Amino acid sequence: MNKEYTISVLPGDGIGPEIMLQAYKILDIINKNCMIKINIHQYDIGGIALDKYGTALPQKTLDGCKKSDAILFGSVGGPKWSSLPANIQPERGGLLPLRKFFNFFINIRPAKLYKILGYLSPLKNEIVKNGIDIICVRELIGGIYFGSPKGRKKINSKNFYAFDTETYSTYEIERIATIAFQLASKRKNIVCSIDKANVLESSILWREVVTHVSKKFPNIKLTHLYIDNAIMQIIKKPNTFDVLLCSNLFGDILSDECAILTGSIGMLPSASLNDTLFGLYEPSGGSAPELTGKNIANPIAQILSLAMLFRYSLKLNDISNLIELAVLKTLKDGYRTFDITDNENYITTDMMGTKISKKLLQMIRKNEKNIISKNF
Ligand SMILES: NC(=O)c1ccc[n+]([C@@H]2O[C@H](COP(=O)([O-])OP(=O)(O)OC[C@H]3O[C@@H](n4cnc5c(N)ncnc54)[C@H](O)[C@@H]3O)[C@@H](O)[C@H]2O)c1
Ligand SMILES: CC(C)[C@H](C(=O)O)[C@@H](O)C(=O)O
Ligand SMILES: [Mg+2]
Repeated sequence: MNKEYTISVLPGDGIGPEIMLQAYKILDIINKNCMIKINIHQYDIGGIALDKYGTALPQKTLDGCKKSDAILFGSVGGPKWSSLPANIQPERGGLLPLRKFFNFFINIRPAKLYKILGYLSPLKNEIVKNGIDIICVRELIGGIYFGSPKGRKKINSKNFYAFDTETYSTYEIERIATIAFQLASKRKNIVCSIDKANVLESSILWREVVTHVSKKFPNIKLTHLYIDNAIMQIIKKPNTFDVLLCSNLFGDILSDECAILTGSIGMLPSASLNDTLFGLYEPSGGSAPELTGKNIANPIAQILSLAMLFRYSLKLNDISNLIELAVLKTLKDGYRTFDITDNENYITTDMMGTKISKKLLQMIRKNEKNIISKNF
């Protein structure tokens, strides 16, 4: 009998639903051709959920996610909801509590630029001629995003002060550092930990704990950089980096920087995991309001996020590899969305999804025996 899995799909707002349709095409090909059955349940999250139910994270969505093997997420937020009270907006009322609820403290954001696609990068060819392969390991449920106190106080009729708190415990740093070292040990054995230990107490603890954890991984070369310098060095010498280990805020910023080095944020997937490797998979970018409804957004980050879902949560590495290869081959064939080309010959979101899914189908047909034997 075919093995069955259940995934919760949360398209969300803005370009979310448009790019999610392209991931559905991939799921359809897999369901029809790979001797597995993926049951798909779609739920509302973010602004669309606020409009329908008055909350960005409805109980039904949470209950559905609890029953699934993994979550595939689009994006949330947009101008329609940005003047609502901050704590009920799609981001703070939907995405962040979802991450916290499932204890998704690990966020993995790979930024990979293949050698042959070097021209997609805004960096000079001599810098990227050997490609780029960096993984950003971001702590996702601590730091200034969740620290208390957080709020605003009135000083007088004209003046307020607002405050957020960056907090990290030894335990929180240890667990994310361990993940970064484990990941590096399967790659180039290099970890660069990013902090602001020349100013922030939380960063001083961060650096101490990361250094302590590194003793358990004698083969890994550990360096520390201050965030301001790290931003420069990554642009200057991306190939000297392997795994970046960051707090929640620094990881948010650095992952967007790494994304653009590989061409566009529309190409950068991400995995948010807990210690059981249950995960939420989403593009690193957002709801891109200015692209919404135009059928031009790049669906590749969404499709590669699905590939990560197959790898980490369903443990179906062959399918994951095939999806990644289908994306690469489609790019090699010259197909581009508007964000990764400087000429007018770009294809729509919908066409890019169709091209990648057709490529996947061709590859599955060629590799049929392999896929079946390796996975089952
Ligand atoms: N995970 C999420 O749901 C998530 C992540 C980031 C931002 N957001 C939200 O999205 C909204 C817009 O935020 P923003 O403008 O700062 O960030 P954004 O990531 O939506 O857009 C930043 C830039 O990247 C481009 N871009 C993003 N995705 C693209 C794609 N698939 N193809 C081509 N270009 C793409 C946009 O056009 C824009 O120029 C905000 O409400 C923000 O909070 C949500
Ligand atoms: C939408 C926002 C809350 C989110 C974050 O800051 O984590 C986004 O920017 C991301 O990178 O996933
Ligand atoms: Mg971000």
